[in-house]
Amino acid sequence: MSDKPLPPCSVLLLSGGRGQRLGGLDKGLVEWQGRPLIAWLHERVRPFTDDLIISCNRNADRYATWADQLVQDDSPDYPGPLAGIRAGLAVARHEQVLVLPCDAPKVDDALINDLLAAACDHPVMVRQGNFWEPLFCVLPRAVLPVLEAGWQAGERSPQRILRQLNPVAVDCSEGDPRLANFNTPDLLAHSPLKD
Ligand SMILES: Nc1nc2c(ncn2[C@@H]2O[C@H](COP(=O)(O)OP(=O)(O)OP(=O)(O)O)[C@@H](O)[C@H]2O)c(=O)[nH]1
Ligand SMILES: [Mg+2]
Repeated sequence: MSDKPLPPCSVLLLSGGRGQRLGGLDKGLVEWQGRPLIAWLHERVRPFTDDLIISCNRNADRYATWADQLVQDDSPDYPGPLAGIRAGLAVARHEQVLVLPCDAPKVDDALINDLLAAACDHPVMVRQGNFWEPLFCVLPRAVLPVLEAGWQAGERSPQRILRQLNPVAVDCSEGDPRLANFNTPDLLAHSPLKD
């Protein structure tokens, strides 16, 4: 972990989505180890920010306790995580925005530190082997026009669009437990608090 002071940041927790593998449930509100997933993420990131943004595509009021700002997708369908990233960057109060998925409660302080310590005028993204993880990243707000232009041109993949912006990698080993995301009831039920 670096001793460098971390930049002030906004944090964007992505909590929309179809949740098909969870039987259509609202992902952030599903419980793991007795608490909603979003509560775990909130607790983890709260010390890093005074601007905690939650992106969802329905039931915004049910997320209010955990958010400084709420953004709801402007489409009733499920436009995907890039929609949430655009909406979150548009309201972020800080220049750097840490983006995390709401279903990854094992993210730890060390990983958040590594991401924020690398913040610059390019995206910073977790990389596992050759695979870039677009939803564990720090984005400068200044990339928003690029995301908007891509969106208007029909781009929907955060990974594809962020890869074009010469991202900086934070390397994690393949299978790093901190990146585990719980997409199914089975994972929720059987993932222990400590690995
Ligand atoms: N705002 C917003 N976030 C989304 C959307 N789709 C996915 N996400 C978020 O992006 C992250 C990765 O999505 P997945 O874990 O694949 O979620 P999902 O698409 O609901 O899951 P499945 O339907 O089971 O594939 C999660 O944190 C989701 O909450 C969306 O349409 N809008
Ligand atoms: Mg997931």
